[in-house]
Amino acid sequence: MTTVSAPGKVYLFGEHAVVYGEPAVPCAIEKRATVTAEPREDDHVRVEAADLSLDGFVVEYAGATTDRPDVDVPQPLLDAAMGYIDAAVQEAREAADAPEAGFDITVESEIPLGAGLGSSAAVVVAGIDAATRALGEPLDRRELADRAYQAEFEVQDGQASRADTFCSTMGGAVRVAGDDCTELTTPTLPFVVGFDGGAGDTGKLVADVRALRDRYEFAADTVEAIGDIVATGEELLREADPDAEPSDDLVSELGDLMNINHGLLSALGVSSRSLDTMVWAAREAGAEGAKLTGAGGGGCIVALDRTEETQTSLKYTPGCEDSFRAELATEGVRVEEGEAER
Ligand SMILES: Nc1ncnc2c1ncn2[C@@H]1O[C@H](COP(=O)(O)OP(=O)(O)OP(=O)(O)O)[C@@H](O)[C@H]1O
Ligand SMILES: C[C@@](O)(CCO)CC(=O)[O-]
Ligand SMILES: [Mg+2]
Repeated sequence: MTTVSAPGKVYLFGEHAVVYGEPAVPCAIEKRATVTAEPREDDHVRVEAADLSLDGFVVEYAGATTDRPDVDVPQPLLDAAMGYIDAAVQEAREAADAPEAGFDITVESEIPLGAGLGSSAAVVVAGIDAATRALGEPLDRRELADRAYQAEFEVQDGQASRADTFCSTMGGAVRVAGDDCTELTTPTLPFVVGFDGGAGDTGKLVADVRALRDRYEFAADTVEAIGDIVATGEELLREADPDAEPSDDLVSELGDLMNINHGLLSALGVSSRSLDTMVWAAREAGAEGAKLTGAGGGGCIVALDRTEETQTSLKYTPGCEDSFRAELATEGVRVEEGEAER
């Protein structure tokens, strides 16, 4: 039996634009998805996804993923339980050259689903790592990140970048532009997250932005402008001392860039009333900057604030269901139980 965890993430900036080759800087946060994989005698996959309904549920199905299991849960939930995990299992089988391998899989996650904190990437990264390890074929981190990206790409019908999966695998702050993925050093930034309790559909939101971008040149320019924001922010991070507290100037400038980034994402149609409300609540409480994070449509915002003000204000903001400080997860994918060698 092997248990592996992988972190979720917030975007300091660059989501959506990263899908078209612009750079993005996601940062891993200490909210993890944990996947346990135990090889089976047969080629079945049994998935226990405890977080997908109030009581969780269990599905078991034969090796061919086209066979739908006969269980009494709504189809969307079933698809949700199976989609990413299925893709992770397929990648693991392929990587280990074991097409018939069966598994008992358990998923537990602290990351809200579809909320912009990269739950899908964390589940896929932890899933592939747990399953390949369970087969005695651990992958190095670059290959793991690559396979996790392929899995997301497939499930999201081609609407995915390498950003979420690379960040979840490596931990810390990373820079992703097309196929170019690098780790960044960054001082510890004072992230605060607000969550509206809702979710967005990443595949659909990305497709909507793509349609706008294809239709209007100024929408394509907006995507490029997001890339310019990232390039400016990246430079600030590179100049900062990663071991020192971030200076007031740095936090303030990063905050300004986040504010502009949010405005442009909003222009591209991926914000929502509740995300905008939380962004304004954070700014009015004194946050240095605030923006939606991830695909948008609903879910989470991320703000920069060293004080407790933003978190307190979000707590009393109608439409905000939860707010918390998000610590940078310096460690990416991590073996919790089982052989840790890579
Ligand atoms: N704990 C979990 N158990 C099983 N599947 C999960 C779990 N968490 C996430 N998933 C899968 O990931 C899907 C959500 O992925 P999606 O990309 O839409 O959102 P996200 O990754 O949370 O946010 P974003 O991509 O915007 O950062 C869920 O519908 C489900 O299929
Ligand atoms: C919207 C998007 O840029 C981020 C989702 O967390 C999609 C992706 O990069 O795969
Ligand atoms: Mg996702």
